[in-house]
Amino acid sequence: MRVLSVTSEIYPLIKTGGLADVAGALPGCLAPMGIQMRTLVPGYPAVKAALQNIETAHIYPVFFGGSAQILSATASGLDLFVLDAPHLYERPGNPYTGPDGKDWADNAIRFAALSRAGADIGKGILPSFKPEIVHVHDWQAGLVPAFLHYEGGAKPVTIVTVHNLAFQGQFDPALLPEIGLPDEAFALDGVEYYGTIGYLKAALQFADRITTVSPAYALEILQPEGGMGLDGLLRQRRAIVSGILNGIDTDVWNPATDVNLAANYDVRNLTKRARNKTALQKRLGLTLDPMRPLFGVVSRLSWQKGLDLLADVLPALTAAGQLALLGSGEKSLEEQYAAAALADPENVACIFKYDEALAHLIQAGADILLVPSRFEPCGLTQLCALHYGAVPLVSRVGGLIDTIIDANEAALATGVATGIQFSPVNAVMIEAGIRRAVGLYQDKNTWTELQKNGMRSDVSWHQPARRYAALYHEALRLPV
Ligand SMILES: Nc1ncnc2c1ncn2[C@@H]1O[C@H](COP(=O)(O)OP(=O)(O)O[C@H]2O[C@H](CO)[C@@H](O)[C@H](O)[C@H]2O)[C@@H](O)[C@H]1O
Repeated sequence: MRVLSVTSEIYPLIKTGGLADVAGALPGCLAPMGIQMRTLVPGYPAVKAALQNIETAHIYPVFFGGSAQILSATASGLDLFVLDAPHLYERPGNPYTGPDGKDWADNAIRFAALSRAGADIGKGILPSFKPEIVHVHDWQAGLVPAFLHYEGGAKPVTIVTVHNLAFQGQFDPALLPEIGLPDEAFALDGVEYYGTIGYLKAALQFADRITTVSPAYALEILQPEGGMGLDGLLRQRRAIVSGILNGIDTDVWNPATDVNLAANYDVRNLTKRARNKTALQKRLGLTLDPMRPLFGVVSRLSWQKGLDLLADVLPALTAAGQLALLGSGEKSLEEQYAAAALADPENVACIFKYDEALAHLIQAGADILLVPSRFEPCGLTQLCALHYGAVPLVSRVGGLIDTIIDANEAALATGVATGIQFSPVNAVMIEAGIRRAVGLYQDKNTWTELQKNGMRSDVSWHQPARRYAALYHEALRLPV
């Protein structure tokens, strides 16, 4: 089976969040099941710099304001199609924002172009790769199903995966002709979305299957509270909505072999893990204290992640323990955490950048990994934490519900608990969760059991890959 994946990010070439991890992992984990997945990505500078075995697969003399080509290439073991359109993608820095931190003014065109190329490959423009399925990710690839719908004729099955319903890609309706959609598309049962062109809406309207990245989030987005304006449409199409959990790459994330750690360990020699806590405390200038519970955070700094609420209860956290936070994003949050670190450097350390190696050391050195998200489609950091023996302390939302088993009395009695959940998501309950975590941490036998249960959980892509394969087969049998 041939599947074209269309995404604006792919690990390890270009990443701003978890989407890249998933897009990067899927092809490799589907290959053993006979699924040949090739991925179409924009030709950002970082992508082009990594390419090998480059061939021109298709030339567009005129394409959204410049000339462009589709390159066939490989990079880091990935089979790629790269939309090489320098007038759209050859820009420094972040894929979505300019040096001033604002969205590129032509994002509507940049991602209409990505979708256009995806739709063209879907329709068989490349003789060497005619996909049966086009699997698109998030709003950036959301117009693929719409282009295929309005053009009619033979088309592949389309599947959209929503990694985050909060990012919807809404643009000026005046752009409709430039994007290449017919006037009739600007309708309630088309791409119109609250007076704008909605790229994610378009995908949800026209894709043959809709998935999101956990079963719990798949239910949450059907409700007005979690649907972010799209719940009505999702309810209408609920028969084709499902949730498939993410996994993590257990070769990249393996505490037994991870070169970023001070000491490697596994579930059978967990005592060695302590050396990573010391190394982390040393590196971040925290007081060296093996007994003090060390909380870790690895996250984008955004409203979604609930870190403003955590900031409000830092005194309760530092009364009992320490915080190592790695993240970047909203400036106001960075300022808040920078002030907290300045006020109590022995207990609070905050690093505001993207640092893959430090993320690994935090997972190996922290006792507790905090994820206080307001909503969380799946979440990857709590999966890494489970695998690394950092006990996750998470809000009871989305994928955090599906991946963590709360250490309640029943779960402790049956020996299945892997973490701590709190609900609802507010400062009072985060503080209560912190107190519960500290209490459990002081009971060494219970704590070790939580760590070991987590490390034995299957967080790999093994099961998720089987579910995607089953979905592909089901969708091919029964196109809607
Ligand atoms: N400063 C930093 N330095 C180094 N690494 C950092 C970092 N900040 C974040 N990361 C890494 O980036 C990734 C973030 O993935 P998440 O799934 O946790 O959240 P995100 O909201 O970006 O993803 C969205 O898409 C994914 C994928 O589907 C969903 O799991 C999620 O719920 C949804 O919000 C993780 O691999 C994490 O380790």
